[in-house]
Amino acid sequence: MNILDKIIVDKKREVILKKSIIPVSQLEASVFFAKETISLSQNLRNSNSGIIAEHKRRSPSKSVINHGFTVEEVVKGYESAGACGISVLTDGKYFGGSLDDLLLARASVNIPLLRKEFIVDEYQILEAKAHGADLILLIAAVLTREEIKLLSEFAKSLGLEVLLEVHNQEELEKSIMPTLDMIGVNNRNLKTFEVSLDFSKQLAAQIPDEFVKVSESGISSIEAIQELKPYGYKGFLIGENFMKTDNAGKAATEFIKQLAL
Ligand SMILES: O=P(O)(O)OC[C@@H](O)[C@@H](O)c1c[nH]c2ccccc12
Repeated sequence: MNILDKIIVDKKREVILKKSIIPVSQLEASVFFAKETISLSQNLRNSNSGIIAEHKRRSPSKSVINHGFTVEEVVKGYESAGACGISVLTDGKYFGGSLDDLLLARASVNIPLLRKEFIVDEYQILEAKAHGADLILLIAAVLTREEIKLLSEFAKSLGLEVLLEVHNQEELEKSIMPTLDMIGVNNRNLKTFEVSLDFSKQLAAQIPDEFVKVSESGISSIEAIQELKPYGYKGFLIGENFMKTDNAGKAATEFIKQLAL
């Protein structure tokens, strides 16, 4: 079994357990259910930098270690750097994240927050909303077209935006539907961990214009972004490059400053 399949098996079990102890009514009682969400897709359309900065402690492909900084320090740093939005990894087992991280991020910043998670069930979308997320990620590699449709419709009904992640043409063709806001091409193959910006370049032309294009993973230089922009990318999701430094906010600040030059 590849790592992605393993993550999904674990995730489905986790969701069943969580459902059995925290009822939906408790999630719906969160103050964030009454709060309007903020649009990442609009921010990206209006931005020159397009940076979505990620809070990521570690990953199965690399034990990225965040140097003991708090979620608050990291996300406030990202916000003041001028990031368009922040992605918060909430998977515990493989990425060392949690829903608490999302909540702490929500309490610290006012820019759009993505719940970065392996979503397989509507319940996780309710959790995302209850912990202050503005948008969710759906990963085409682990969902059927029908699941993408139901989950994205559900997210939209809660006012959340949807970033759909693909890695190849087949996943893209299967997924295109009006309930998506942004389409992200993951430069990292989640099954083999191979990383190449060529994945973004190859798929760009097939993504219809009504979706904001996002390039995800393996972006570590200004040049990479300059290479990707002519393909129509408006968003750039960056984790490791910032989190591996001893000050993620400062690294993001310098990066975004250089981009503007
Ligand atoms: O740390 P990087 O290489 O900059 O990548 C960030 C982000 O794209 C990556 O964490 C990611 C993209 N899609 C995912 C799906 C699940 C978990 C993580 C991810």
